[in-house]
Amino acid sequence: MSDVVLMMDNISKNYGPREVLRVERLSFAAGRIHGVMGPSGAGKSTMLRLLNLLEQPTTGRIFYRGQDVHAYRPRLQLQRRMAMVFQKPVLFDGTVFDNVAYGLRVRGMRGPDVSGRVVDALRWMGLEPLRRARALTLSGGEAQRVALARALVLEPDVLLLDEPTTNLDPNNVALLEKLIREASGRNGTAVILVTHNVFQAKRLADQVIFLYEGRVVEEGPAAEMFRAPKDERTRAFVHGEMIY
Ligand SMILES: Nc1ncnc2c1ncn2[C@@H]1O[C@H](COP(=O)(O)OP(=O)(O)OP(=O)(O)O)[C@@H](O)[C@H]1O
Repeated sequence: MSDVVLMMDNISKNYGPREVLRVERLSFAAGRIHGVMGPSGAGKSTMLRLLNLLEQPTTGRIFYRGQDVHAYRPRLQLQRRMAMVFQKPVLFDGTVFDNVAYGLRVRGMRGPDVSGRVVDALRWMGLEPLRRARALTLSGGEAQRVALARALVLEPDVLLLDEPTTNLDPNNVALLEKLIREASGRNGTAVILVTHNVFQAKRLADQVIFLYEGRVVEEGPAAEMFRAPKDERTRAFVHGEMIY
């Protein structure tokens, strides 16, 4: 795959003596949505933290566009090519505009460059009427769109989403999913979406990784995996028979 942005190679992650994740090899490609599915405790969030370079693997290597991230300098520059959205939007007590502008200002951008990009992102997310609203007064759906705007305004190479719609009502889920789909198409962003919602993975993912007890049990094109899962555990999960 020539458009591989991130690759995990022979990764393991231990907390104390316990191995919570083992990945032989996984690639994440530009312009694709990679769904990471699995029951609670399977290692999904751990995988995101490793990919986001928030944590180091115990063994193995992660490559960003073919370069070992461990040797990549400056590391901050690499981290800034990635953006993450969490289950609960992390916003500060300022206006919607300031929340979205924050990452650009941290990167040294000023004046009209900031406002142009922020306004574009707000328009895209349907948030322009709320640009002067205080972020902490927003509804759950609006707040999550601000969190997404804050990530996408950076035009990241990699967008990491950790259960981004869990707390939302169906209308907001549909809206967020539409925006996530657009995000992967716009700037060739590689989207890595952690979800334990099989239906969401079906609706959004091009590729699916199924994790179970820290192992990649199955991975491949979403359509194939949902139509004919090869592993019994994937099949049970996909058919809603796995209790977790
Ligand atoms: N900092 C930590 N210290 C010790 N154990 C941890 C730590 N972080 C995660 N774990 C353990 O690693 C395993 C994987 O956790 P992780 O959060 O990655 O799972 P998950 O698939 O994201 O689960 P969920 O869907 O419930 O969020 C769990 O058993 C968890 O208890």
